[in-house]
This record gives sequence, C-alpha cells and structure tokens, in this order.
Amino acid sequence: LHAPRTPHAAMADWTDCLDFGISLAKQASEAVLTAFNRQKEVKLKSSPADLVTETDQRVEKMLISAIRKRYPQHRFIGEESVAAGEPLELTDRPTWIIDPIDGTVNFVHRFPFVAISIAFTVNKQTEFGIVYSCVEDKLFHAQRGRGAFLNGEPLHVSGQEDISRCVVVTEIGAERDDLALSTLTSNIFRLLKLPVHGVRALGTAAVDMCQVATGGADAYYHIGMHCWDIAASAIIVKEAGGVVTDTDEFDMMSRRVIAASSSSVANRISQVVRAFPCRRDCGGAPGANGGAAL
Ligand SMILES: O=P(O)(O)OC[C@@]1(O)O[C@H](CO)[C@@H](O)[C@@H]1O
Ligand SMILES: [Mg+2]
Ligand SMILES: [Mg+2]
Repeated sequence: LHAPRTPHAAMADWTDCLDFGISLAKQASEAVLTAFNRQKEVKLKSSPADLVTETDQRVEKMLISAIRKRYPQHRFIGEESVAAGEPLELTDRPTWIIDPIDGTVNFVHRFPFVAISIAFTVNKQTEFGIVYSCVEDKLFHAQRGRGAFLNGEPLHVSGQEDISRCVVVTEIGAERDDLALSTLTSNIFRLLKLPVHGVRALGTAAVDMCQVATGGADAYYHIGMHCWDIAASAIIVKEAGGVVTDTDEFDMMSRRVIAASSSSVANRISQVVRAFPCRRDCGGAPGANGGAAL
C-alpha cells in the first residue's frame, strides 16, 4: 500500500522570510552602529557581567514589530522579550529566534565585535540563520541545504581533523559562580595542554561560531549560552560543512554546543571539556517539547 503523496507545493522554502530577515538585520545594524560610540545607559540582568542597554531593547522591538506586521502568525523567542517576562517556548509554528545585540559587553565598551543574530525555525527545525557582525560589516547567512555565505561568497570550514593544529574559540560568558568559573578555566587549561595552537574569545558566540564557518578557527565550544546566541550561527557552521553537536545530538536549548571543522575535532573537544549544570532554555529531554534540531 502506498501512502497518499503530499503535494510538494506544501513544502515552503522560506526564502521570502530569509530576504526579509536580511533587510531587517541591515536596518538593525544601522541602529547599533549609530549608538556604538555614544554613551550608553547600562542595566544588569542575571549577573554583573550580563548587561542590557536601551539599544538592545529598541532593536529587538523594531525587529519583532516589523516581522509581526508582515507575518502575523509567526512566533518569537527574543532575548530581551524573555528577559522582560515573555515565555521562552519553541513550538512547531514558524518561530524567529532573535538576539538583537550579541556581544552587549563589547557594545558597551566599544570592543568591535557585536552582531545581530536571527534564526528561523519551523517544526523545531532551523530553516535559516543570519548573523550580521555590524562593525566588521560582515553579513553571514545560511539556509538549510543551500550552503553558507559571507557577504554573498560561499563559506567552508577548514576541514582540520587534528586537534593539535586547531585554533579553538570559546567564551567565558556571564556566569561568575565558583563552579562555573573553575570549570570554564580548567577547560581552557586542558585544551591548551593537549596542546592546541590557540584559544580565542571575541565576546560574541554568534561571531565566534561564524569564525569556524569561515575556516579562520577550527572549533568552538561553549557552556551556558542561550538559544538566541547560537541558533543562527549553528546552521551557518553546518551549511559551511562543519559539525555542530552537544555531548550528544545538537539541541539548541541545552545551553551547550560544540561546533567544529570535523567530527574528529568535535569528539576530541567533547572528551576534554567538562560541563557545569545549567537550566535548559526550554523543554525537558533533548528533542522533546522545546528541543530543536538543525
Ligand atoms: O548578552 P549577549 O551580549 O547577547 O550575549 C553575549 C554572550 O557572551 O553571552 C553568552 C554567555 O554565555 C555568550 O555566548 C554570548 O555570546
Ligand atoms: Mg547573546
Ligand atoms: Mg544580546
């Protein structure tokens, strides 16, 4: 017996949403750059190193209201909306996952790596990701099955398989409790002792991961970030030929990620790096309600 065929017309490719997201990321970048050299009013969120400014909030509102006007049925997970009390819930409905400024500490200090990160999921699967590194004027994007691009040029990971020849990117993040700090610093210690060629941190997970997509870095790992920090750059790495994983299958809500140029490098990092407990962004077990796949 054959199942009835689903008309292919039902399979949207979401390119219209991608193009709209790219045009909005460019507008948002102008707002971020205008504010970049100005004095900012800074507020604290979860820790003394977790900052927010009026620009983060304004850019997120601008993005969400423009998308909502054009796609009234779509849903949102936005960093600053969640901070303001909106639920963090990923459903099967088309969902935009937004970090209006990834690298707010950099933005406050005028350290020149700040990015707008926009991912789009349907049925909990990422369809595209956009990362605009504003000061560098680098626009990264990837669409599922269609490759990754930087300012329109195709991207490829380095393909490096030997950990001892890798530049590895990570972040210390905003956690300041003893367990998190000792785990994070001992992870760096163990990697350096392997040895690796170098460990780097730019202050924005989105841009860090895009370095792996360009081949400028060979791997990235991080514990404690949120889905909006990595949702867009994860598909960019994957479409550039990289491997995106967790200790198990990648789950953007788990608050752990390894992105690498090859599975051998990803496996080596997962053997060396220890995690500390972090509450999931949403959902229970990986892949269950709220879990999300690439
Ligand atoms: O708050 P922001 O600027 O959007 O996020 C900045 C950030 O450093 O926070 C995470 C901390 O774990 C990082 O991975 C991420 O890039
Ligand atoms: Mg962020
Ligand atoms: Mg942010």
